[in-house]
Amino acid sequence: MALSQHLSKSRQFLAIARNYSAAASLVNVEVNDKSGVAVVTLQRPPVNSLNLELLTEIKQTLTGLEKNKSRGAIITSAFKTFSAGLDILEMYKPNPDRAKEFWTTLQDVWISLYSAQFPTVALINGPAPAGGCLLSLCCEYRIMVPKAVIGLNETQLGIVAPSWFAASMENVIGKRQTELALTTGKLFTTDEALKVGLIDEVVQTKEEGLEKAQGFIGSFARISPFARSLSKQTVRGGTIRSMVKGREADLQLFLATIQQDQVQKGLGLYIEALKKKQAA
Ligand SMILES: CCCCCCCC/C=C\C=C\CC(=O)SCCNC(=O)CCNC(=O)[C@H](O)C(C)(C)COP(=O)(O)OP(=O)(O)OC[C@H]1O[C@@H](n2cnc3c(N)ncnc32)[C@H](O)[C@@H]1OP(=O)(O)O
Repeated sequence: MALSQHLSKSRQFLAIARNYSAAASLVNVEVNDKSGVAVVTLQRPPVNSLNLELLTEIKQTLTGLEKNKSRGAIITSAFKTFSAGLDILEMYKPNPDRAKEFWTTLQDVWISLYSAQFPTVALINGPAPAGGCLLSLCCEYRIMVPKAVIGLNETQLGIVAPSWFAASMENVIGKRQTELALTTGKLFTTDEALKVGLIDEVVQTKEEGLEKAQGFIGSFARISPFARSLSKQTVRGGTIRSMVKGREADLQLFLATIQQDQVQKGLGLYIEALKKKQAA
């Protein structure tokens, strides 16, 4: 499709996305007029913790971008935190039906983002623990600001990162570093993350990050989108197939895990600690 035609379609999507954002407003989508790249900004205050509603909007946004053959997407945050990960309140004293929908939607978001045909960049403009890190690991390129942290810190909450969380990290930094990171629940500083390859670039500001992200996506301008996306599928296909095959068992494991007394106690203490931190 010619770029002018494509941009006209993108503008139509932008109009739809703007209307949608106005109605629901947890995700804002802006399509760059020149490049056709969408900037997807998460905006659930205060820390973009991923609850059912935010995950649902992310899922709908990704579906819209895929349908409109997006040129690329940059995922970032409207706040000083990229994402605080899964909303702990979705797992603490959960309603079983909602918990089921919550986890299924998280799985859907992972599948859509991990297998997106268009190029994806995470512009990590603040802390990205656990589910926040997972979101960025689904992208093809990660750009981060200084003085932030990123990692799968689930063990610090007394829970275990599911196998597809671990695989997402392993595919980026390798088995050895993933094992060390997961067993300790490590949150990497920006410098540590760069050193281990968990992120690709450090920028001083979000604006600089947006430019770099556009540059990364622009680097595919002369590559056939078909060849690009099939190559991505070749590399990621095994991880995706294994997640999809195991998703029902994974859901049951999640539901059983969060019902355990010990896990509930741990989550309760963690929530208390977060609240005390704010009061201090
Ligand atoms: C063998 C396989 C087994 C498989 C079993 C499956 C089981 C796996 C299950 C779950 C996996 C979960 C993954 C997750 O993502 S869990 C979430 C982990 N997240 C964190 O640990 C981050 C916690 N938050 C922070 O560290 C900070 O908030 C930070 C993001 C650094 C931002 O700091 P700051 O700007 O100082 O903001 P505050 O800490 O003051 O927080 C502001 C308010 O937001 C609330 N908050 C923060 N994080 C969360 C969260 N994740 N969920 C819900 N609420 C959160 C915080 O309590 C403050 O609230 P309030 O204003 O009411 O006091």
